[in-house]
Order: sequence, then structure tokens, then C-alpha cells
Amino acid sequence: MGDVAYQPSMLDLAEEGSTLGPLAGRVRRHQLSHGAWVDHLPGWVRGSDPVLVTLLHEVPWRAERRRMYDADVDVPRLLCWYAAGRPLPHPVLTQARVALNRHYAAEPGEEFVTAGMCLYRSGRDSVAWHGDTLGRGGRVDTMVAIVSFGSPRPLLLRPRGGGAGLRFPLGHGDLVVMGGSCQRTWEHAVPKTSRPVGPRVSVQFRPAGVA
Ligand SMILES: O=C(O)CCC(=O)C(=O)O
Ligand SMILES: [Fe+2]
Repeated sequence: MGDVAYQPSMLDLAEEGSTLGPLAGRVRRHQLSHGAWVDHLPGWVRGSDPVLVTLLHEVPWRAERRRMYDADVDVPRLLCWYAAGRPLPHPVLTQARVALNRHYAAEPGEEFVTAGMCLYRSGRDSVAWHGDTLGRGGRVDTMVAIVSFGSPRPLLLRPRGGGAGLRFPLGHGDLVVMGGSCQRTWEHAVPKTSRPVGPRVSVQFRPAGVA
């Protein structure tokens, strides 16, 4: 053994580094009805493979059961909740929250503090139509920012009163932000698919008191 420390090559660094692209000027806003909007930025996280690996292996994923009418049913995805102050499992997620708070500082709806995580193990996992209306999201305008990793799955949106919906493909490293009245006046879902899809992890940043 010589005394020369291992120096990672620039290629190694490029492969290992997960970085965020700029938000300003890159995020595309879709204005919806009733004062709702959705911002979309494909490929925000660059070098997102190591983030997916960390999320799959280091998040303490939990299966949950929920009461539906008069039966307990399995929630069709695994979950983990990072309350305010709980360290996030990958540094790029911590940087993402900082960058989102800087970019959206002028929007009403407050700072992103919590991170909810969902693991969709396969196409059989899903989230049914809903708005994030627990807490303040049901009464006032708020923002929910979602960063996706792994297999692409579409996020569908539809107005609560009926009418045409929208579909955002959410791929590896993509960002979507639902804002304005979106949680109250629109609903969103990630439907099941019979296509063979690999795992997808979504990280949802929300202000305190929104779920
Ligand atoms: O996985 C997603 O992108 C959406 C998850 C979601 O809507 C929720 O957890 O409230
Ligand atoms: Fe949601």
C-alpha cells in the first residue's frame, strides 16, 4: 500500500453527485380554474439514481391500514412521514426544501417544513382521488411540492365540480408543485397500471399543518 489517498476522478464525482438545477425561469406554471395552479419542472434533480437507492434502502417504510367504511384495508403504497426537524435521508432533499422555500417565498401558503414519502412498489400501488385537505389545506390556499424518483407514473388532476382534467408525467427527478386553491378545488391521483413498472418514490414537501 502506498501513502497516496484515493482521489475520486471527475467522472466518479459526476456519477455520485446529485444536484438541483435552477428553478427560476425553468418551472412552467399551468393556471387551472378556481385559482388553482400547478408548476412542473421535469429533470430538476440531476444524478438522481443514488437518491432513489438511498430512499429505497434507508427510509423506514411502513405498510398502513385504513378504515374504509366498515372494513380495514391495506393502503396501496408504503409510507414514511418526516415531521419538521427530522433529518431527511439524502442531502439533496434538504437542499431541495431550501431551494423551494427560496423560490416560493413570495407565494402565500407558508414554508415547506414536512416531508411525506410514498413508495409505489409496482403498478398495483396507487393513490386514489383526493385533495390534501387535512388541516389548513382544506380551508386556505397552500402549496404541496412533489419530487419524484424512479419509474415514471402520471399524476392526474381533475376539478372537483367535474370538467376536463390534466395529466403530468412524473419521472425520475421531476418536480411538480400544486398551489393556490388546488387542494380544495381540484383532486389528484396516481392510478394503478397494468404496465410492468418498477418502484417509484414520491417526496411531498408541505407547510406545517397540511397533510
Ligand atoms: O405520489 C404522489 O406523487 C402523490 C402523493 C399524494 O398525493 C399524497 O400523498 O397526498
Ligand atoms: Fe395528495
